[in-house]
Amino acid sequence: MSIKKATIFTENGFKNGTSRNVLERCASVNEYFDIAFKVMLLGDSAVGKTCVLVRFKDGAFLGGNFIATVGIDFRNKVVTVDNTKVKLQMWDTAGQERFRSVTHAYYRDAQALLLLYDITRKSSFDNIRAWLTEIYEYAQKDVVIMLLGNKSDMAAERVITYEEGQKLAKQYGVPFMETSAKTGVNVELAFHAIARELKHRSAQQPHEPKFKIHDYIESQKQKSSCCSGLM
Ligand SMILES: Nc1nc2c(ncn2[C@@H]2O[C@H](COP(=O)(O)OP(=O)(O)OP(=O)(O)O)[C@@H](O)[C@H]2O)c(=O)[nH]1
Repeated sequence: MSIKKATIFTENGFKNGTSRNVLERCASVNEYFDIAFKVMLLGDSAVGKTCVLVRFKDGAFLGGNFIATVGIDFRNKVVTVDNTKVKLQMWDTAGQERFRSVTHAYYRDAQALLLLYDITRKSSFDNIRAWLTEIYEYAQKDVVIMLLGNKSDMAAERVITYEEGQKLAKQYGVPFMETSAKTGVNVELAFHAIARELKHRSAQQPHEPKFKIHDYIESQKQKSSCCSGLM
């Protein structure tokens, strides 16, 4: 297996393997924003974490040979939620077991976690419970968690039904959707729903009704099947 990245960060900066690519990304981070949040992508190796992130950030699909992430990598994107510029700093973690101790150190800084499985690989779905156990151990208590069944374009190879994903998400009380990094289905929606939830939490006034992420996702899913764009 070839290696995708060798970038490992510490809270104080770069630890090793700092590439030019990463420095360039840091330099372009200075886009104006009002508030910023950290979002981590988790899940078994090859479920599509990097591809989902690249689809959201650049609108492209990384097809071809699979190259595993080493350690942790990040990308930024500023999205607008009700006239507020929300910067999402998105951490792409390595799914391989041998990097687990590296990624654990970053959980506590994340305000949201996107937990992915591959709808064509049962083991990646079965491991979701173990991922959630790790999350409860290492992440902040009030972290926003969203379950994503990725590769929804691969209908012929599907082994996990939509209903199974939905049932598991319900058991843990987390929002759920199926995504495809290849076609882009629901990728924007996943990140926008997270941004909206985090923004509402940070600016919540006592008299204001609570933002309901489940309801938002359901309403936008329906809208996106008939119209384009998110609000
Ligand atoms: N058909 C299809 N293939 C996908 C999709 N998402 C990812 N892939 C493919 O799945 C493989 C793994 O994708 P990655 O994004 O590198 O997986 P990862 O979860 O980041 O893997 P690690 O870095 O090892 O944790 C690649 O060959 C991708 O092209 C998708 O939505 N549809």
